[in-house]
Amino acid sequence: MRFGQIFCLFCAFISCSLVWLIYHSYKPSWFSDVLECRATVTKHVTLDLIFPVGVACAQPSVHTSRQDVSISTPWSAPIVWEETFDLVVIDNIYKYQNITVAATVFALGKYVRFLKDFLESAEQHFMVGYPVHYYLFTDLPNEVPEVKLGEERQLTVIKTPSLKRWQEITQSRMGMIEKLIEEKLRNTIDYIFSFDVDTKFHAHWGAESLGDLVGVLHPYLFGSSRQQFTYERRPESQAYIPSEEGDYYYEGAMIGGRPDKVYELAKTCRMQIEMDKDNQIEAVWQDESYLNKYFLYNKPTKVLSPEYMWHDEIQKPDHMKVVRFSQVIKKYAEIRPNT
Ligand SMILES: CC(=O)N[C@H]1[C@@H](OP(=O)(O)OP(=O)(O)OC[C@H]2O[C@@H](n3ccc(=O)[nH]c3=O)[C@H](O)[C@@H]2O)O[C@H](CO)[C@H](O)[C@@H]1O
Ligand SMILES: [Mn+2]
Repeated sequence: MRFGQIFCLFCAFISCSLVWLIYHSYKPSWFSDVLECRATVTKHVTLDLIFPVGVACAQPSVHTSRQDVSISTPWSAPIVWEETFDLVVIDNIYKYQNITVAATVFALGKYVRFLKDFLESAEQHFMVGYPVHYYLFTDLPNEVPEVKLGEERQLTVIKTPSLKRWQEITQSRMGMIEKLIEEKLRNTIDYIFSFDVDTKFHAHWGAESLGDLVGVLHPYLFGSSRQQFTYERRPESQAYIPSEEGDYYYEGAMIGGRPDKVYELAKTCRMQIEMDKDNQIEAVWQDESYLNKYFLYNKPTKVLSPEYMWHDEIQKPDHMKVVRFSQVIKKYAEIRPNT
């Protein structure tokens, strides 16, 4: 063999070895990203709404199913009310996708007293028939009650440092959700919900609530004008919304969606909370204010009606055919670490 050929062969050998080395042992970040990306695509369920052949279900009406309430936002996201969905159809779509759902809940200090009712009622009504993994953040792991969980349902307790101010506790949830998704959930679950713990499920909350980014309407401010919404109105705050803007007032006690979407939401709110803290400002309704700002400029793809977030002290108007979930009545002075 001539010298030139030997040299070419040598170069080819060195190049192949280099590629092999980079791929198998060194794995720089862009390589891992490519690999992770592949893993994400294969692990996640299809976004197509596949319906099994031969399942009988009622024919959908071409007329609106509810005359008394709006069932769609101006950006065409559904607003979910009783009588706007058919569970036979919904469950036939999502059961076959083998979805897994994470639910985060935070119980620090005296709020551990709400855990029993929250978990027991969730076992009766929340995503029944679907695998659910609760992630419970608490500074008092020994006080977590024993609750019998159904098949394919599990609970992980995450020890969390205590905080002195309730405002910081409620706001700190955004950062904890962000971290949990980043470190654990991003590629292992399909949907995530986060709930206030001083709550109780009363009736079905199922797969009709699933969406890429899900918010819930506040029962007190449902039907109010945007000027009446209790948005943050100080321009110095990152949560600021001008009086001529605003769609709905969303309640801070629930957020949901696909993990990547909820991650972006939590991260953005956490960063804005930190920026305000650096400037010695705290939004009027803490995390709820940042959430409302986020949803104004990143529209939720599904909006849950107040059926999914009632307050025990409000009387039920006629358009509320069912209360699925509610905030229980509590004595703030008795349970919060500060006033
Ligand atoms: C129903 C509703 O609108 N809820 C929102 C509202 O007030 P809430 O009065 O519902 O706030 P809250 O006192 O329930 O606090 C929110 C959550 O933080 C956790 N927590 C709070 C204090 C504490 O000592 N230990 C503890 O674990 C717990 O999970 C609780 O459910 O406004 C808050 C911010 O001001 C949050 O946006 C709430 O989601
Ligand atoms: Mn609450």
